[in-house]
Amino acid sequence: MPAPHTLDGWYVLHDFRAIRRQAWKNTDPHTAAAVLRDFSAFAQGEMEAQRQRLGSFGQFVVAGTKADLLFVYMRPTIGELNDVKARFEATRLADFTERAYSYVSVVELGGYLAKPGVDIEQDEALQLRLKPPVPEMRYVCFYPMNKRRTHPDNWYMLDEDERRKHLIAHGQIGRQFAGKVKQIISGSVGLDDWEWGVTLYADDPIHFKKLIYEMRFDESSARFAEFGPFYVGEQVDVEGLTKWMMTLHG
Ligand code: VOV
Repeated sequence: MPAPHTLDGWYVLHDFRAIRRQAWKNTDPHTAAAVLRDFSAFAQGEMEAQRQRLGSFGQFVVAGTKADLLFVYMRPTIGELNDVKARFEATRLADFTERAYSYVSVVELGGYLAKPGVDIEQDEALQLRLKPPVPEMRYVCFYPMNKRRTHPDNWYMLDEDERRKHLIAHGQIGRQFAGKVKQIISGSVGLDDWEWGVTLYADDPIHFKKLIYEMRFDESSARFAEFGPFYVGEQVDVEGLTKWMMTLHG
């Protein structure tokens, strides 16, 4: 059976960090402020790169205790993602963090519902979906997932029409959340431990729960999906991150 055609856009790094609390609290307030000023310069550089459409950037305070901060970066190549990683590691703030989790993937659009005869390079809407800026929505939800490969629910043994039928039903549920939840699906077969990264954005996090719960009852999730850990966070600007870090500093 041939693999479905996919369109692949920018590479994505989800970088989850935990703050080294004791080290951070032990810094004097002047040093802490200087560390955050230095980091703001890095974040502003990333935001400028997003404005210039060279990549994407988002920073989030993570809810719960799996991590404290999430940085989402997108770039046209893995090499450029590695450069961003090195620049983050060069900041003074990085010394006060530990790695909590990371995920490498590439923005993916499936070919199941593609219109024939579209010139991908010229189609602006398609280009924006393949190289998306981080949406200006307040909350993020990230989780990795697989499609099941165990008999009788082996997604990869279904014929194409059946997979298309499932994804049409899946898309119909998704569309009920138009304007409330924006999804960026990134493929990670061969890149990371799961097959896709799902990154959802919303202004009200209850819509994550409602959408995902709704999808659980749809066959494409109920029969065929397996999920990794879920992370939820609140998007912050430079001031928001500084304020949160200073609250943590005490
Ligand atoms: C915000 C809502 C939303 C909307 C509108 C939406 C629509 C669509 C459409 C139309 C298509 C098919 C594209 C193609 O292939 O042409 C997809 C495809 C996909 N989706 Fe989706 N999805 C959403 C949301 C959405 C969620 C919440 C999840 C997680 C699943 C869950 O249970 O937690 C998800 C997963 C995926 C995946 C893994 C794929 C790729 C499957 C493959 O095998 O390739 N997705 N998705």
